[in-house]
Amino acid sequence: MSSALDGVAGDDALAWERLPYLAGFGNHFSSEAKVGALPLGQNSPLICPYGLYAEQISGTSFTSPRKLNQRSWMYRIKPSVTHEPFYPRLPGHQRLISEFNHSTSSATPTQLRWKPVNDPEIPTDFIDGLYTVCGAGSSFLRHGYAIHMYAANKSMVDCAFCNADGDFLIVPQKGRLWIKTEFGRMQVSPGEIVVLPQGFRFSVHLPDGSSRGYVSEVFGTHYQLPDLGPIGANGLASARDFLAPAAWFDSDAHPGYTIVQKFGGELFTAKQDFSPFNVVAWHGNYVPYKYDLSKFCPFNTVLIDHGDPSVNTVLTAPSDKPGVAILDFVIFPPRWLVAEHTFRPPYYHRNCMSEFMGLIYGDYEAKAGGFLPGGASLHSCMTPHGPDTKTYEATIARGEDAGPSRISSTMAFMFESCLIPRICPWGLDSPHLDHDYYQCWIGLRSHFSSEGSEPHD
Ligand SMILES: O=C(O)Cc1cc(O)ccc1O
Ligand SMILES: [Fe+2]
Repeated sequence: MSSALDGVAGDDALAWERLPYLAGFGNHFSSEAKVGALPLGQNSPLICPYGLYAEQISGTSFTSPRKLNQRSWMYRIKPSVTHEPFYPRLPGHQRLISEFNHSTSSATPTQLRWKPVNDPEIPTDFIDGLYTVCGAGSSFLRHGYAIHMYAANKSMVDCAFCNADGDFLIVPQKGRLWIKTEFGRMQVSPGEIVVLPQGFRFSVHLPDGSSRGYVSEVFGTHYQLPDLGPIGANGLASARDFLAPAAWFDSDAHPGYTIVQKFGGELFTAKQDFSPFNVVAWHGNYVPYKYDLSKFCPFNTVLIDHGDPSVNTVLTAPSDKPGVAILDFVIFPPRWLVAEHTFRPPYYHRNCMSEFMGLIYGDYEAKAGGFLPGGASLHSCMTPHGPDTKTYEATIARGEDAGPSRISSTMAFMFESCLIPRICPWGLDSPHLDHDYYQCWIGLRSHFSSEGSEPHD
């Protein structure tokens, strides 16, 4: 082990609570778990310090413009290539999809809502606990996204996952994740998110047992901080609150270590006799990172009308069209509502973008019931939606004189995409699908009066 804090068995809670991190977003970081392990002045010396192997991981093409280019260098005990061949993982895992077409998934404009899933009945690790709900495009064509959810109760042991298809953004809803990566370790609790970019190997330990959450995956693009436009130079998610791991390594023998590689949505395994977490030092700007959503600095209405939710964008994975995202990650955090003579909840709307929502804790401001922590909803391109009847009626009943009110103890989020999602079998066949979802709006009555005097009785 690299230090007394290692606790590689994965159960040393204090060590995981007190892990060191490197702060910043998009930085060119350097980190060494042994002083002098990073070569000086070059990336690939003939002999690296401590006899380490140099290995690059590229997250963008070699020739991507400098401002977009992402790559890192690792100095490791053995290079990643030291493994037996990849074979399809058996038994096959049918629940992950990364090509969205007629044979894998269905189209529907219906408003969809899912109840939270129960804990798995059999021991299930993070990999086996993942299932795809919806998505669009193709990992092979490097364009699109997938939305997965997970429910797991078992830690990964001597096994690492590697997603060759895209970047994972994980939103834990229940249970902490202790994640080993090639760049170091991260504790990620509900209320935090973690991004594991394409190609990084990682292993998930579940210190709290039963765990569940949401995962968005983007193909051919990476998450970045949104422009702030007229907001100015500060606000929303601040670069300094993003945390990358500090170098840490495992030099123990691990006969029978398994790498599970997701490639085109299918899973392959390869055996090796060492841990992939054998990187003694690294540098670069292609890194895993986490972010605590409570650090978000929201901007909102201070006089009239409900602003568009884009004002609460934490991260965006852009398409090639300016202002159009393959996937935005947007949150609805605690905040004050102060607008005057305004319908304060989200407006009724239809959107050319598609909106997948999840709830980490609390209640969502547009739904008085039915949208539960751990549940999800999907309102696709141009599908009408908005506050349910109870929320509408309660808002109107409060009247014009509603003073400042605080939305507290809640954290909902949205994955919003310009690409229309197709729904995977789990999403439509699931017993968790709420077939009565549409009922939440059916009670909205007409208050129309041709006299034009009293809009509501
Ligand atoms: O539909 C939703 O609940 C998400 C949403 C929230 C909001 O405040 C404004 C628009 C919007 O789509
Ligand atoms: Fe919406």
